[in-house]
Amino acid sequence: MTETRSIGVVYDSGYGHTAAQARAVGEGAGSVPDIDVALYFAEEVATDPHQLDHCDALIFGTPTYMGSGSAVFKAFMEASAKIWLAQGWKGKLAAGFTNSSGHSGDKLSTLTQLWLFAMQHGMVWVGLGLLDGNGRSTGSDSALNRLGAYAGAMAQSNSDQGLEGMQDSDLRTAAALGERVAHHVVSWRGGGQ
Ligand SMILES: Cc1cc2nc3c(=O)[nH]c(=O)nc-3n(C[C@H](O)[C@H](O)[C@H](O)COP(=O)(O)O)c2cc1C
Repeated sequence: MTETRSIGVVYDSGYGHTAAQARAVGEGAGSVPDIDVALYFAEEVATDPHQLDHCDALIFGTPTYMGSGSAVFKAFMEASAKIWLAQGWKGKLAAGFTNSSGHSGDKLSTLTQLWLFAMQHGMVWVGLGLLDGNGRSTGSDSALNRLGAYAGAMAQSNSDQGLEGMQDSDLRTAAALGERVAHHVVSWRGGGQ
C-alpha cells in the first residue's frame, strides 16, 4: 500500500496574483498520485505554525515587495522561530515561488530569502529543474520558465491589471514546481535527518 504524503503551500498575496500562483503550485502537486495538498495563508498559519508540522514538504510563496518577501510572509517566518529552535521541520523538503510586476523585479532576492529560511530550518531545497524557456531564438513568452529562474518558480504580473495580467506560462511553471516537489516527496525518506 502506498503512503499518502502531505504538501503544504504557504503563501502571502496582497492583491491576488501570488494567490493564483499558489493555486497553480497546489494543482501541480496534487496531480501526482498519493499526494495530499493544502494551501495555507501565511497570516493565518503564523498564529500557529505547528499546523504545518505534519507536512512532508513545504512550498513557500510570497509577492516580491521592495525587493524581498512581503512583511506578512516575514511575520510568518519569524513566527516559526520556536520550531526553528527545536529544528522541528528538519528534513522536510522545501521549495519557493514569487511573483512581481517587474520581469526581474529583484525576484531572485525573494527566492534567496525563502531558500535561506528553509536552510535555517534544516530543510532540503528543491529547485525548479527547468532550463530557461526564453533565452534562445527558439524560446518564447509562452514557454515554461520564460523568466529563467532555477532556484524556484517566478511569475510576472502587470501592476495595473488583475489576474488577466498574468501569463499562463508562469502559472504552468508554478504547477511544474509543485509537481516536481510532489514527485520528490513520494520517494523522500529524509524526515528528521
Ligand atoms: C509595497 C509594494 C512593493 C513592491 N515592490 C516590488 C518590487 O520590488 N519589484 C517588483 O517587480 N514589483 C514590486 N511590486 C509589485 C508587486 O510585486 C506586484 O504588483 C505583484 O503582482 C503583487 O502580488 P500580489 O497580487 O500577490 O500582492 C510591489 C508592490 C507593492 C504593493
